[in-house]
Amino acid sequence: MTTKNLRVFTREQVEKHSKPDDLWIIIDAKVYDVSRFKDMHPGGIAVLLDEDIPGQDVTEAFYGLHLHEVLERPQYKRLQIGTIVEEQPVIYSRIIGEASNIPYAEPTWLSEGYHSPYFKESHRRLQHAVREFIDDIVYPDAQAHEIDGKRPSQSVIDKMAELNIHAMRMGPGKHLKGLTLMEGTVDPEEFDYFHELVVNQEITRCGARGYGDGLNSGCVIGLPPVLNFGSPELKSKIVPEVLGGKKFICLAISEAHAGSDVFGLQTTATKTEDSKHWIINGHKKWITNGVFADYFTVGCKTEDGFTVILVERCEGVSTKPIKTSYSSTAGTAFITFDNVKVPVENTLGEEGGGIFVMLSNFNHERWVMCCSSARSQRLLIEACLKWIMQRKAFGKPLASLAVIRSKVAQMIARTESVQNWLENLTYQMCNMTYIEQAKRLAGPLAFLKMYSTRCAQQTAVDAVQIFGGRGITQSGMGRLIEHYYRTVPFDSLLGGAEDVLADLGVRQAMRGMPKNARL
Ligand code: HEM
Repeated sequence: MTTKNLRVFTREQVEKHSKPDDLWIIIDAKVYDVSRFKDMHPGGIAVLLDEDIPGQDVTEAFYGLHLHEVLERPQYKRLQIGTIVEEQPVIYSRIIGEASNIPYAEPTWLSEGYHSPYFKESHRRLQHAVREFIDDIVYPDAQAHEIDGKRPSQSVIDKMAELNIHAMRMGPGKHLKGLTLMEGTVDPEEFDYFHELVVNQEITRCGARGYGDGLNSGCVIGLPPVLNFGSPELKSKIVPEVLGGKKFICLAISEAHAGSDVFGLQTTATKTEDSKHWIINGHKKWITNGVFADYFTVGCKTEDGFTVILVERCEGVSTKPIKTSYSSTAGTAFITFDNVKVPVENTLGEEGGGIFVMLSNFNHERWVMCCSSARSQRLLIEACLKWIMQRKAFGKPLASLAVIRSKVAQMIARTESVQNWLENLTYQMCNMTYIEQAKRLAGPLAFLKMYSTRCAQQTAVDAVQIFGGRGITQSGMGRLIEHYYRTVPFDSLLGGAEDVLADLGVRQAMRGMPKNARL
């Protein structure tokens, strides 16, 4: 039914429709005729016939049991037959591009009345443009494919390429030169890590963890070694097609035998007799985007130690999906290299110098993960704040229970501290060369990643307690919480397990200790 067919009723008129075969209800000043729908109601008929429901305003009861988006679904929207005279609906769904007005649902710099030393006008312009694009184009695709497991739609990848979003996710640098970013919203010359943070955090708002990884995150971690260590010829071939969304790349480091321990890797690369090619043998496991990748940035054991080599999909390369606890939309793969012949020109960095290539890459990868982790924790805060205000238990809103408020307090404090530390380190990155970042920020970024993923896991546990059974149910009001609780360990493992990172940070600090330091 279109808006123009809607009629206007008084509350007294609605009250008269209170029989099983003539059953109207009011939700947020809108009148619904559920006479026929009651037989199909997923929550059953009986609840709709309870004495407080027929002909009544059921707004509070409805929002204690359903997401607002239920009323936006076409099959339910058409149940609306009118509105209440001289009353306006006040509850609305997310408006494309708009900031949330729920406290702490946005970082301080996006919250009205607050200030930031880091974010300038160009960051705000970019944030607004990217949010609009993500809400409008990416969010629906993310929600659909997180469930059906299909890879992100090529049309979305293409639109992101048109706006040069893939390029922006590589951070500032020469690869942006001459590009029009987000239809000219920000100049390539002024693009810095805070702009990249904005892009990363806006993508995370889709609230679909597997899809988020499926959405070219292989490029975010697999392309930088090509950009920073590839030959000019290699770059001119690979970079435009990957950033243009025509080809896909992934980072292939971890194996069944070794994950965080890169020196334990067993995939080998040996030179042919004429030294013109590498022959690669071995396998890689848990490789994000590997299922559909055209290029693989592969960590190999070589005569001189550890070397990173770019492999193009060819004879001898086979990939098969691994079923993990998030969606197969991420394209997580088990990869086998069986006598794969690769030109030596595909070596990234020095032969035997792979550890430097990897370490410098890890910093950016971990920082990206911190951006996402900080942002996703806010999604939970927003959901929990709404839930505790609208849900009643023991005859009063959940928010009236001190124990619930205490959990939310911890969530907010953790998220704010992660975001603030992240902004500080982002500022350091903006003021350091890539080499300086590799030297000075490996420790702090390792700590930040460890800290943010621990915070995220605690927040997930708390949110499940707050949502109860709905926090472990894949549909309905706790859908986001269930999804987050199930997928949050990914952040704590990818890019380095928490304990490994914590130890790395302390060892870096120990190396920096002055020789004459005594207590
Ligand atoms: C236009 C009116 C309504 C529509 C379109 C509607 C639709 C739905 C849908 C789609 C579900 C499945 C769960 C979900 O997707 O969230 C559901 C569940 C449910 N509904 Fe409704 N509903 C309406 C009104 C009501 C009313 C007035 C009540 C009574 C207070 C009610 C009680 C329930 C209950 C108890 C469940 C099961 C919830 C759960 O398992 O967590 N519904 N409804």
